[in-house]
Amino acid sequence: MTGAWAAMQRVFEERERQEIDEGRVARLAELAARVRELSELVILSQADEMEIAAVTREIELLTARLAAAGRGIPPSAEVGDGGVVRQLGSPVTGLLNTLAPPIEIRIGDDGTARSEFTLGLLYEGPPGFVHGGVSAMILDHLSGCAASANGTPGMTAGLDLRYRRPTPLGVPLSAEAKAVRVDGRKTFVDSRIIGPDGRATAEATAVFIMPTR
Ligand SMILES: CCCCCCCCCCCC(=O)SCCNC(=O)CCNC(=O)[C@H](O)C(C)(C)COP(=O)(O)OP(=O)(O)OC[C@H]1O[C@@H](n2cnc3c(N)ncnc32)[C@H](O)[C@@H]1OP(=O)(O)O
Repeated sequence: MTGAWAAMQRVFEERERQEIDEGRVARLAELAARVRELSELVILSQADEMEIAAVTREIELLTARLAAAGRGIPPSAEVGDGGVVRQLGSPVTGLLNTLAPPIEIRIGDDGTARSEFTLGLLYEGPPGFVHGGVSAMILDHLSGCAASANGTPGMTAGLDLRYRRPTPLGVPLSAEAKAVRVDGRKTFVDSRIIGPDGRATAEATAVFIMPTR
């Protein structure tokens, strides 16, 4: 793994040299939100084949319009208050990533990373419930933020997850993660997703390891 940390640092530094224009980010976030709605309708729409073909052509034209302006590098990953990385392209928290729910994370005074969110149909696994991989992704990321907030960031070396009961779609959920132990380069983080009835639907212990430089 030697060299991976240095490579990541180089990418961080390159991206952090970009100026973030908040007005432009807000417009792009709005675009991403509309594309998320579109994505859900691709699954749900009752449109007939002709209408689907017509809409597809329009989307092609819109994509070509954005592509004409050229491609840059992904928007900056700057570290915000309490160690939360503001990664605009993240698949979990990225406001500009149309695959992301997206989830907003904040760090409490005691170092607990917390979030409240509702997951829609795009994240379905068993009918009516959240896909287990999506729950794992959220707990992995939230735990990573808790490790970072603890001052001991690292890469996920392990994620031991128990699905206690199905996690429902379309209702408010919350999640929390807290670093509970540090052993050399290893940081252990406990986390859980909590359903609307206050009971945990998924619980995990993750190990984060700072790569050797
Ligand atoms: C600013 C950023 C903010 C980030 C905040 C944003 C949040 C992002 C969260 C997302 C995080 C991700 O998804 S990260 C992406 C997914 N993860 C990865 O791709 C990681 C891929 N794996 C690796 O790069 C590597 O395996 C590492 C860096 C994890 C570890 O490699 P290494 O440095 O060579 O360390 P290694 O010798 O293997 O292990 C060190 C010690 O830990 C122990 N160990 C190894 N794995 C485990 C384990 N699962 N559970 C217990 N202990 C373990 C070993 O036995 C050893 O013990 P001893 O001999 O010392 O006793």
